[in-house]
Amino acid sequence: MDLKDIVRQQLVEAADVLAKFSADQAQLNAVADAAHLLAEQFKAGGKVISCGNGGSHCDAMHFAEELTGRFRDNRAGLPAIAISDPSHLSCVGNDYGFDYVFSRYVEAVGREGDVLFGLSTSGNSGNIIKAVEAAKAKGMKVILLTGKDGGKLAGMADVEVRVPHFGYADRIQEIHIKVIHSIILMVEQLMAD
Ligand SMILES: O=C(CO)[C@@H](O)[C@H](O)[C@H](O)[C@H](O)COP(=O)(O)O
Ligand SMILES: [Zn+2]
Repeated sequence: MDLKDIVRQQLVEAADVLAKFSADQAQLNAVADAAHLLAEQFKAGGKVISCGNGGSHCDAMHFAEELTGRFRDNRAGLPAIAISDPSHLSCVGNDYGFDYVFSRYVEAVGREGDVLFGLSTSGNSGNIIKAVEAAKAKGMKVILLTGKDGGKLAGMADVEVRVPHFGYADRIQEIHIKVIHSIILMVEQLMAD
């Protein structure tokens, strides 16, 4: 097979998933709702704590650094932390189990009025489920980016943005990163209002 055919096939499939998501009014509303919720909590003095596994871990970090650092233009930093300290992850994974690596951090650092921003393409990662439970127990708001049918995380968030693609995780992650960038763009506008 010509490798270029693989590239073309990947791009065509990605464009199809993107076109379907762009036409899904309920999901576009959810993305806007996520931005409103974040801006509201920031204005009230809250912060956001993000988490995910594998590629979604990188997306959680990408999201947080564009808030504390920079997205497109200069502006004040916004309070965001991705749960990504390797010493924390190895300690809690080793001593309590990997299901607790995010919830333990939420228990330690989360406060009422903060937001948990979790990503899971399957919606079934045990450590994200436990993080949501810990966030709710703290009185935090929860935004989730999920995929497929939302898995076990379906219905657990204040705002869930779901990519209803039932293939591999990478196609879902590609939409998640577009959602992340859109949310940050909207949050910046809302914070300037
Ligand atoms: O990046 C990818 C696949 O594109 C993988 O690393 C993927 O993120 C990992 O398998 C994750 O552990 C999957 O977790 P989740 O999205 O189901 O919560
Ligand atoms: Zn990946």
